[in-house]
Amino acid sequence: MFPDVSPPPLPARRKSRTSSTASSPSSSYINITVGVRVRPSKVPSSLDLTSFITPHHILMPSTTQDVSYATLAGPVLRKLEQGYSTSIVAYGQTGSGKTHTIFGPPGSLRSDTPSSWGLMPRILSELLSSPSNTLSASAVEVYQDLAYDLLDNSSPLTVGSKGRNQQSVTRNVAVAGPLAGKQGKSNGGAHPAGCYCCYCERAKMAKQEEFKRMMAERRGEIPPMSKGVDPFKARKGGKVSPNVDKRRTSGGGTEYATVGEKLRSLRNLEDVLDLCRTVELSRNTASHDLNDRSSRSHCLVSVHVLTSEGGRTLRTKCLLVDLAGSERIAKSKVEGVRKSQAIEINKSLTALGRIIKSLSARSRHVPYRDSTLTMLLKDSFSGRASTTFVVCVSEGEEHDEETKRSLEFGQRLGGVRTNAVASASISDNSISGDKDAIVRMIASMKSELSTLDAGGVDESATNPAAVRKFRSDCKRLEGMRKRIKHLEEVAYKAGEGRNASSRELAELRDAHRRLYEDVERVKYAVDRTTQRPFWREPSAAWKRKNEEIKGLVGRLAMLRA
Ligand SMILES: Nc1ncnc2c1ncn2[C@@H]1O[C@H](COP(=O)(O)OP(=O)(O)OP(=O)(O)O)[C@@H](O)[C@H]1O
Repeated sequence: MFPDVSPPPLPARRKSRTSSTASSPSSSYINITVGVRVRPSKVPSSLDLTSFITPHHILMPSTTQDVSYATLAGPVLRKLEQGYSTSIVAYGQTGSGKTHTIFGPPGSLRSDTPSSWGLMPRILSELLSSPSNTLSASAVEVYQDLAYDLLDNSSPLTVGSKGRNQQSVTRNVAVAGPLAGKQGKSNGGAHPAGCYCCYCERAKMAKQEEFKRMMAERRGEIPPMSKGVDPFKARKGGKVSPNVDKRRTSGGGTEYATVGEKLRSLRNLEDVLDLCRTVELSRNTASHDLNDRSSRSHCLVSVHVLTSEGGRTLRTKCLLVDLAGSERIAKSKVEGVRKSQAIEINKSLTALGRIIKSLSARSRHVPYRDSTLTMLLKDSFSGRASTTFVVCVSEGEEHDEETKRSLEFGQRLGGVRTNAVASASISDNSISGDKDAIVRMIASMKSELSTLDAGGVDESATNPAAVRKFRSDCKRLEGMRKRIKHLEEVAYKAGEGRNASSRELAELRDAHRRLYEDVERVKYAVDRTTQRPFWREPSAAWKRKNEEIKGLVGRLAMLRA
């Protein structure tokens, strides 16, 4: 049986978040905190938890969401108050309760069911309850080792060398018929070498664009790129830095790291619940033998907290991660697409396991770049964060094998130390000075942007009727997206949870997918009569400038909200 360990009470919140310690950065090596949460089952297990691990917290099957929050989130909120960036990561076998712990049970993200909420809505509403805090959040999904922005209609993001090119290949290219199984150099090896299809042409153009940019950078004609093509290759003192676009605060500390995803500001409880629902609904889910609403992707929500008190300002970040669950395919009995999803999930979790192994063995090389997930989690391990892992296990005897593995993983985690550094707080004067400077900078960058090549439909490349049709298709696509979002919300509020899919919703999703594929195909098609591509990608300079503007606008929104 599992031992009964009663959780500690929720630590008292400090009165002031901007303390003297917060105004000067302090650093300390701290171990990753490991909590184990046991999901109830009809057939209890005979496994003894303590023989594997000495976790900091054990949450028994009878533990309520209130107690889980008090135990796991209390220390995290205290660390945030002290100026540390924090991470909470839920890990475990499929169906063991990770989503339940982070978000809550299906259909619970409503204002009238606060007792069922998971850690995320509770932490966010707790942070919002302080009038000196300003919050904004972003959400990234890692699906099949590629990143998508959950707050921007799942648009593709570039992380390391894994980016838009691969995403377009994965999503749009179905290699069938005579091409099936053939390996070539074009299009990531999906098509034979020398293929002239629109996807291969597009991949070639992207490569040429990248080569031109690299040469211009070497000649010193443009500044080194910090983001867009490979943000991990931004150079620092001659070494390749694996850090994602790190923005600097006026105080000199790192503000936050992003991969270009959208930031949404959170002003009230409705915004918080809307964010949680959007993230939960937009994720890839599927049903299998072990969980009828299994998450097929990893989800990372970053919450940026700006605290202004007594003329000082402090910036911190809280990262909440709901990992996809590891699964034995023989047990979940998945096939086809779900099987390949499971293989990818297991691969990325294996990469995470390698990171933990290297860190606990204090190896000099830690293979963060092995997967998108590990690149995005780098700051939680080697960065300046204080990290908590919730290892979720299922109590049933049939899960003993997976439970043992999860607990062994937790044991290794317990030996990993991070170098947590508290952010320096900065005075409000410098922030307001920043605001004006940022507004001026945005205006001048926008006028520069208008002089650069923004790409888009090349009207001279094809006939006006085709351009009109393309534009109306894009408009229809946008309308469909809005309608899908609305129907998902309605179904969710009706309490049907993430699986809710009315007939209209299913048909609409299908029509949306087909139209999206059509639009993408037309975009990159070469017009037969003019032999010119229909769509021109924006120039590398335009993309870079646009990303910089987006970053500044997000920063300004945080300062103003
Ligand atoms: N501690 C708990 N108490 C009650 N029900 C729970 C608990 N943990 C999980 N459940 C329920 O078990 C089911 C599966 O949980 P959940 O979807 O959170 O698993 P998961 O680990 O996220 O799975 P996957 O990795 O496949 O997404 C849900 O219906 C959830 O509400």
